[in-house]
Amino acid sequence: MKLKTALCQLPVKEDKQENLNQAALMLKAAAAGGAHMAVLPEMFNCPYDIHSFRDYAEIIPSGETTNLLADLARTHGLFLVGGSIPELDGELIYNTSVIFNPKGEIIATHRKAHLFDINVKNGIEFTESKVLSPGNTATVFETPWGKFGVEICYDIRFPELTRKMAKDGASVVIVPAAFNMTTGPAHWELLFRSRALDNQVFMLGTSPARNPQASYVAYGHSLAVNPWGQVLAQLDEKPGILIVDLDLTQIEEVRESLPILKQRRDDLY
Ligand SMILES: NC(=O)CCC(=O)C(=O)O
Repeated sequence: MKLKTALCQLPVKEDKQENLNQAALMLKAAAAGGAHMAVLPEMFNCPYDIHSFRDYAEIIPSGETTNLLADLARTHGLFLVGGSIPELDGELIYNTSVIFNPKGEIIATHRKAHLFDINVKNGIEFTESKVLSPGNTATVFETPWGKFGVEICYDIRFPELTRKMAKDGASVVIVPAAFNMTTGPAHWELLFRSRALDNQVFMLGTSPARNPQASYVAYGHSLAVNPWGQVLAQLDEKPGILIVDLDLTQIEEVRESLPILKQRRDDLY
């Protein structure tokens, strides 16, 4: 069974309307390229900056971004993993991904569960938890191609989350993300390949394009990795759409050749 996915690496600027217009253009192009499913990056309507999240936050599902994405999913007949946006819920803000079916209906939401609080000496310091609250669920949703998981950026560093999704039946794990120029070159591809290899799933990562003027410079390099741990395709840092065909029969092939998921010793660990 083949699934054509489109990973939309769009430039994210300060102007929210411009970001939404870019998303609309890329989704139109993704549909024209024959994609069944499209994925946007983390915080695609907002600069990735803790000082911006509250100003750009919207209520889900009634906010303008969610409404637009629902329209675009319906107009183009796409399954759509709507990257993530800052979600306002009462006084709290979450980093939330909304997932739509081709009728424009919401079929799942995921709130980033692991907040990006790091301090790499001479590299990068970022503290999402100053303004964001964490979600509390592992998110797996049904598609005509089987179960898919969604996690947001830093979530990928916690192997137990992807393992739980694989145990819950996910065959593809989608990661709207925005790595940076310190950890991106060091860990981006390694993390996607590791999660794919350990769980024998497809891993898809979508980043914003790199904007050297931004306070947080995204690494880019949106990519797709197969269950054998191979990178199927990867963008560079520039805006672009990565259209990739996933052959989902590969999952069974890999799991039959290397039955590691069945050979786990839960009695030991
Ligand atoms: N937006 C994020 O969660 C960034 C994660 C990241 O860059 C990492 O190294 O992890």
